[in-house]
Amino acid sequence: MSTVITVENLGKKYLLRHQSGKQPYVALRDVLSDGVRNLGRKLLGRSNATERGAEQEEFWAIKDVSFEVKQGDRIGIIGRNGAGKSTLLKILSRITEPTTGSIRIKGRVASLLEVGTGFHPELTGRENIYLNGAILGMGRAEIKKKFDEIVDFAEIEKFLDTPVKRYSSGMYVRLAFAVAAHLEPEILVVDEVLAVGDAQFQKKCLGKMEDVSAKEGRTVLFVSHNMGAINKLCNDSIWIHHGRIHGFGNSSDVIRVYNASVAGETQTQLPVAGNEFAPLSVRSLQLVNADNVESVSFSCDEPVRILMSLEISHCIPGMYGYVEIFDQYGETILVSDTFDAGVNILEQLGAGVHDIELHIPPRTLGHGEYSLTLDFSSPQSDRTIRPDSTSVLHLDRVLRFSLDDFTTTRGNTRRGHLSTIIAWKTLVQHNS
Ligand SMILES: Nc1ncnc2c1ncn2[C@@H]1O[C@H](COP(=O)(O)OP(=O)(O)OP(=O)(O)O)[C@@H](O)[C@H]1O
Repeated sequence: MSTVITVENLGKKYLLRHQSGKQPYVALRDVLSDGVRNLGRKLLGRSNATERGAEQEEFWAIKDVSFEVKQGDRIGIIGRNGAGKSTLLKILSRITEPTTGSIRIKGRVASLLEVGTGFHPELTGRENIYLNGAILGMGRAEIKKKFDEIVDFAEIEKFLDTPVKRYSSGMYVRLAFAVAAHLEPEILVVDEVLAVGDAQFQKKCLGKMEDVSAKEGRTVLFVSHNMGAINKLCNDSIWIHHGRIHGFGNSSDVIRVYNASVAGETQTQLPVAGNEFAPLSVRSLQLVNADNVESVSFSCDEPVRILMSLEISHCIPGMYGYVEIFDQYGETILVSDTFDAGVNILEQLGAGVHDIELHIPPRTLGHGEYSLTLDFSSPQSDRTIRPDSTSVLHLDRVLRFSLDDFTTTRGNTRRGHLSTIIAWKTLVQHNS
């Protein structure tokens, strides 16, 4: 297959301004010390420019990035928050100019980046479809042929003649994805925005991306924090760490090493900052074993105990909590909520600090690496805290841990998501 994207020594530098506090007056002493500091920087060849009260610092969002992508490849781009993933996609989509290096792209690129880019807010959904097609260099007749498919996929028929500025973020993303995927670009670039849509729509989009690549030979670049989705969709993945490529290869290999590295950075006990407006805050959250010892690695034969200290300032009726446990590919393995005890235990707690234990019995989860998300939601939550959801506190993948199964089957580690030992019994012996 031919190379469709070539990136060489790409870098993007931003200038960050730090305000170093208000200066009520400028003393001669300050002028002299600034002068000496600036002279010292010039002599040392450092590029920080200092003004009174403000300082500029160079910051490389991505640096020395080089790679090639072949036609029909589906490439995942992974990395921690702020690693530089979106910056890379913006440069590839020609939204941002690189500071150094070059990119060569064969073919038209359609991108779905942050919500709010790509569409004209005053124009209707219908008008934006035509506008985007024209930007991609398609004729009116060509766009018309694709129009119904786009509308069907996005499921927004009723709102086609409404200006997109009135769309919810979910509707906006539906239309934006449908446009990008159906207008037959050679290269489709999709950032995390899909997470705005509901789970079913996300699944539909992943299926569509797979189709445009496998059936139509188009190239897909996909940024996501959902390792399950990346692993399913992308043959190869690029791991970006502090703006540089840290790994590039087969997706499941890159994801495995990335997850191991993230797990190494995560503490078992996490003091979680409270939001002063939130009805509750998590003071601490930790994993301990049967002996009350903090741990991130457990045997399948021991319980995994999740201990949290929860501070409730005021109860919202109907408020509940849940934990969700994911495997190393981001697939949900287990969800447990505060109704599991038969009643919603959260509603029975008054204001104050409460220590709570969640006990996962031995021989529940199988050998593997896991992460845990904690969420507290309320149907009547104050939408000013999180306007887009009913969640009043959401701690995404806040703890990571692993389980080892030392019982073996045929000399190998037992595979699978469960470590339950199943009873095998001979009931009757039939003599022939
Ligand atoms: N316009 C800008 N000016 C200054 N700094 C910026 C600008 N855009 C991005 N950055 C910084 O560049 C770094 C990389 O940002 P980028 O959005 O590319 O990261 P990311 O990997 O996509 O993160 P996330 O997963 O959180 O979306 C961050 O530290 C960010 O603060």
